[in-house]
Amino acid sequence: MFRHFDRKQQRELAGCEANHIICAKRHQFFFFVSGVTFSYGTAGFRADGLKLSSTVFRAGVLAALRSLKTGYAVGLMITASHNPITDNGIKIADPDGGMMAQDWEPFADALANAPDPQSFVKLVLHFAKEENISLSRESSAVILLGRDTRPTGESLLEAAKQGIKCIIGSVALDMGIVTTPQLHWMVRSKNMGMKASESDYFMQLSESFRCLMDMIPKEMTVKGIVTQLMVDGANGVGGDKLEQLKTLLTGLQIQVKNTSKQGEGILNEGVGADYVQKEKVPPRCFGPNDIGLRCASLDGDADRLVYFRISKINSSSIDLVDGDKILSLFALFIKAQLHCLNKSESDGLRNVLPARVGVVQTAYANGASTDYLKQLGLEVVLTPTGVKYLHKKAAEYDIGIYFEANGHGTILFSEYFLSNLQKMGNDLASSNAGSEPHKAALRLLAVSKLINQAVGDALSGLLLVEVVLQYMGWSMQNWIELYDDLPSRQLKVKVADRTAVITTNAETKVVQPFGLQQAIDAETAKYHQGRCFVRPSGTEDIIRVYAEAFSQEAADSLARSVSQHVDHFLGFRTSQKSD
Ligand SMILES: CC(=O)N[C@H]1[C@@H](OP(=O)(O)O)O[C@H](CO)[C@@H](O)[C@@H]1O
Ligand SMILES: [Mg+2]
Repeated sequence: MFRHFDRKQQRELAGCEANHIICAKRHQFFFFVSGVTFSYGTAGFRADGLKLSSTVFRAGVLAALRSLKTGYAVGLMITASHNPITDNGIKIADPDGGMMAQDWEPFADALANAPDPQSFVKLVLHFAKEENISLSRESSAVILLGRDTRPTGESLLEAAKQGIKCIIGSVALDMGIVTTPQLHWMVRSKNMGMKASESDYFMQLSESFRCLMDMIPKEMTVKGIVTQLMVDGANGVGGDKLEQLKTLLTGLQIQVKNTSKQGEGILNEGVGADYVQKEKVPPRCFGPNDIGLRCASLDGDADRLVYFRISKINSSSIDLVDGDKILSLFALFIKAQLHCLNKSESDGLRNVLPARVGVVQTAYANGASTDYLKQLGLEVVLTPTGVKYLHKKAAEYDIGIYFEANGHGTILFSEYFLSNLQKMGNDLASSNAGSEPHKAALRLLAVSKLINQAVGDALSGLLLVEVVLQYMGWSMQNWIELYDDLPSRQLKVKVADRTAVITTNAETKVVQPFGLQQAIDAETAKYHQGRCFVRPSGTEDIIRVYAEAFSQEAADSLARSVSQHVDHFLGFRTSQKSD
């Protein structure tokens, strides 16, 4: 049942008794932002943080309904990730810790754009009826709230609480300032009946890290692989949390720069994984003193991770190790462990653990990485951009490894595979304890605890990278040389209406406007190893152009000429002309 709407509406809403009604006023948080159409997009609602309180209030109602519908706790995270500090955003985590089910997005959009409280209430009533959601006093929703370090976060969190309160009996649990993956992890753990606090998160990560480090082969430990790591915290929440986590780790010396607590820099300004990956330059506070060191960069809410090394020749350029190379490193490690498990066959034991391994990428994955993964014999699938698509696809495998080139990704293990692995581990413990197959089973089990099963997580990803490099005895150089990235270029084109671009085939082909794809094909054909696609961004009001070719000049030139075509087909000049 609802508070904050007039009595008649409330009676209509829940068919409830008059004495359940608490407040009859129009809610202070309900206002309409004219000229803005909110869309749930690639990763929730995003806008200028000062314009978002009504949207967040409405998302609070949405989250409560989602919890009522599923019967489990859901999450509500206030963040705009790698975007400027003045932006903010909101997204909802489903009970399994993943993104909100896509079939609720149209309802989310309708709620966010309702012009007045009456139509808002009407929408909620109608949807609740359609979805069979009971708004009675007996049912109660549980919502875990989190926010990043943005200054607008605190007041937006209050707006979310007010929205949640509109559904009587709802409980909002404020988890404070957390990384996005921490909140998703907490939702998942809580619903699985496991410990779900921040210290439980740190404990699970540090214990599984220790377990994996303890099983590093002796010959690798004597190799003396560098254990020093420099991390750029994007002046955000991730650096602060890593400072806490690192006190629980042994065998790794982490130095964090650009934490929000250091108080010098601005969130995501000249720092962070998105900046490093797109600009291919070192973040602020990294310079000649860091040349040759292994460095990592997190984004503003710590769900993305990239590695880099500052070049010896020119300290303002870097060797980038992006999400594709992190994925490749993980894929090699998983493959090696599965191979070890199968060694039990030669010992006369039956191979009891066939595993279907899938690798999921988007069209932004560097072509060289896709070739490399296919050469490893792995099944590689492309999905549209946005982790909600990659995650869903990866969940179809026994082991699904997914990464966006920008560094968002994780490894998913199916429950079925994990329970078989656990059984096999137990069998090996009694028949062949300490053997390579036994260790491989233990390693895979530890990886499933270390790497976030809910969503891509820079902190858990970073720990797994460090373990795998130690396990392989690899330097940064070995990793960089895994394959050579094809030169690429990404550009943004501002157009009159980005929704005019409709794509297909995992966003690699344009269907509308007619003729644009032909123009892209004609340009691409001019370049050796050329590949190019365009798509409307889900988080910014622009069209993105991605181009790849045999040389940097060629990739730049292909991206530029295709941008001109996009501008010609869709730019402001075109729309003015057609007006
Ligand atoms: C090319 C690119 O990096 N796109 C990003 C970006 O989405 P766009 O829809 O491209 O704006 O933000 C998403 C959310 O963080 C992320 O999932 C995605 O990979
Ligand atoms: Mg992010």
